[in-house]
Formats: sequence, structure tokens, C-alpha cells
Amino acid sequence: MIVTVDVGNTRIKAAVFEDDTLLEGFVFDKIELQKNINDILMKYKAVSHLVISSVGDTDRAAFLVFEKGIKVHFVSRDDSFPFVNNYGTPKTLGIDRMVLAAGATLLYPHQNRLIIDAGTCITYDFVDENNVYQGGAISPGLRLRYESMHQYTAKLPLLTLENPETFIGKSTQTSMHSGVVNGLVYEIDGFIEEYKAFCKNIIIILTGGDADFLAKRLKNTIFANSNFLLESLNQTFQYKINND
Ligand SMILES: Nc1ncnc2c1ncn2[C@@H]1O[C@H](COP(=O)(O)OP(=O)(O)O)[C@@H](O)[C@H]1O
Ligand SMILES: CC(C)(COP(=O)(O)O)[C@@H](O)C(=O)NCCC(=O)O
Ligand SMILES: [K+]
Repeated sequence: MIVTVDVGNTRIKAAVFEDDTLLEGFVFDKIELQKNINDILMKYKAVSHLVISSVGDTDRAAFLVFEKGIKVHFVSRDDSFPFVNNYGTPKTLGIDRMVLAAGATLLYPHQNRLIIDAGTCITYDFVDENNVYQGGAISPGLRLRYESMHQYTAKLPLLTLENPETFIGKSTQTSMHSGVVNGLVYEIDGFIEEYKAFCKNIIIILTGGDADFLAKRLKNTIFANSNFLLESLNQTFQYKINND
């Protein structure tokens, strides 16, 4: 049994796996890290490994306290990955994006894959049918769009996510909701159209904290799975064990 942990820029997500089956998922804030991991390990005594992917310079020590009896593995660029990396700056490619690319490569063989992760930032990652990671895009996430408009203007309020009724905003608030939500939906649909025109036989996976909210608003049919990074971590770790 393993626990995978995804340390994003906003929150921490974790899941318990028995082989390929996700038994339970968790979401918590960074300050509650040790307590939550401890609770998970108390509940699932058969856990043998903690597998962590972190977008930042996580305090390794916070995880290493669990090393008594459990193996702690931080996924890094030195691990084996099931794709060839054709990114121009492979050393600066986010570990989270590498794990998503690895998961898509292993779970959806012999096809083109586009993984869209709607988290703090929106990341687009493209792995082609020859298992070459080609790159993608990075743009601000939903919450970041609201926060940055407030932070970098004199007059715009800080709003929380709301569904815009129409695309024509009739007030400051509805204009901002339309700009953020419709703007992001148009962006994602636009990228999907570009990728579909560029290559046939492509699977599109949408994940991240805003995946469910966005999925039902997209024109394109996609596969929404908010646990895809946690599942990809499980796959990446099994691949590493089998290939090291
Ligand atoms: N309690 C919450 N705290 C922060 N963001 C949340 C929360 N619930 C939903 N979200 C949404 O999740 C998004 C962040 O997604 P997440 O996958 O947690 O990010 P990351 O992987 O970068 O930490 C935000 O844009 C926000 O709209
Ligand atoms: C783009 C990201 C900030 C996304 O982080 P997230 O929204 O998942 O928290 C992260 O993948 C990152 O720091 N990447 C490094 C730059 C790159 O991938 O090229
Ligand atoms: K992301």
C-alpha cells in the first residue's frame, strides 16, 4: 500500500493506493501537513511507501519524520520516466508536469495525450504517440486571475468564483466573472481545438482543483479526473520500481 502526495502551490493532495486502486483521497493546507499525513498512516497501517511530488522546495524534513518503518521517496528528475523529454529547458520543467506526462504515457499508450491541470496555474502538457514530451503552456489559474486583478488595480474588488450568467457582463462584478470564467473556458477550448487540428487520435485529460467546475462548461468533450496527478504518481512510482 502506498500514499502519494502532491504538493501544489496552493494545497496538498494525498491518496492511499492498493495496487492500482485509489482507496481514499485527502486535501489539506500546507500548515496541516504533518498532522494529516500522520492521521492517514494511523488509519492505513499497511502503508509501506510515501511518494511525494512537490512543485516547490518543500521542507523535506517535514516528510522525513515518517521514515521510521516507511520508505519516503521524493520524485525527482533523476527517476526513470516513460517518455523522451523534448522540452527546451528540461531542468526547469515542473516535477508535477513530468508526473502528469508519465501518468498519461503509461495509462493511455499509443496515442497523443494532452493533460490540462487547472490548479494555481493552468498547465498544458503534450506527450505525442511516440512517447515524446513536447511541451505545452502555462497560464494563470482561476483563483489567481481573480486575485491578480484585485491586487494590481486600484478599483477592482476581490471576488470569489461565481458562474457568469451571460458572456456580456452588466456590472463590475459580472464583467469580472465573465472575464475570468468565460475567458478561461474560451482559452481551454481554443487550445483543445488547436491540438485536435494538429494531431488526430488525441486523448485530453483535465485535472486540478478547478477541473470539475470547468469541465461542464467546455464545448469539447474531455476526460475530467481531479485525481489524475495522484494516480499518475502511483503509476510513476511503479514504473520507477520496475525500471531501476
Ligand atoms: N479551499 C480551497 N482553497 C484554494 N483553492 C481552492 C479551494 N477549493 C477549490 N479551489 C480551487 O482550486 C484551484 C487550485 O487548485 P489546486 O489543484 O489545489 O492547485 P495546486 O495543485 O496548484 O495546489 C484554485 O484556482 C481554486 O479555484
Ligand atoms: C507551472 C507550475 C507553477 C504549476 O504549478 P501548480 O499550478 O500545479 O501549483 C509548476 O509546474 C512549475 O513551477 N513549473 C516550472 C516551470 C515549467 O514547468 O516550465
Ligand atoms: K497546474
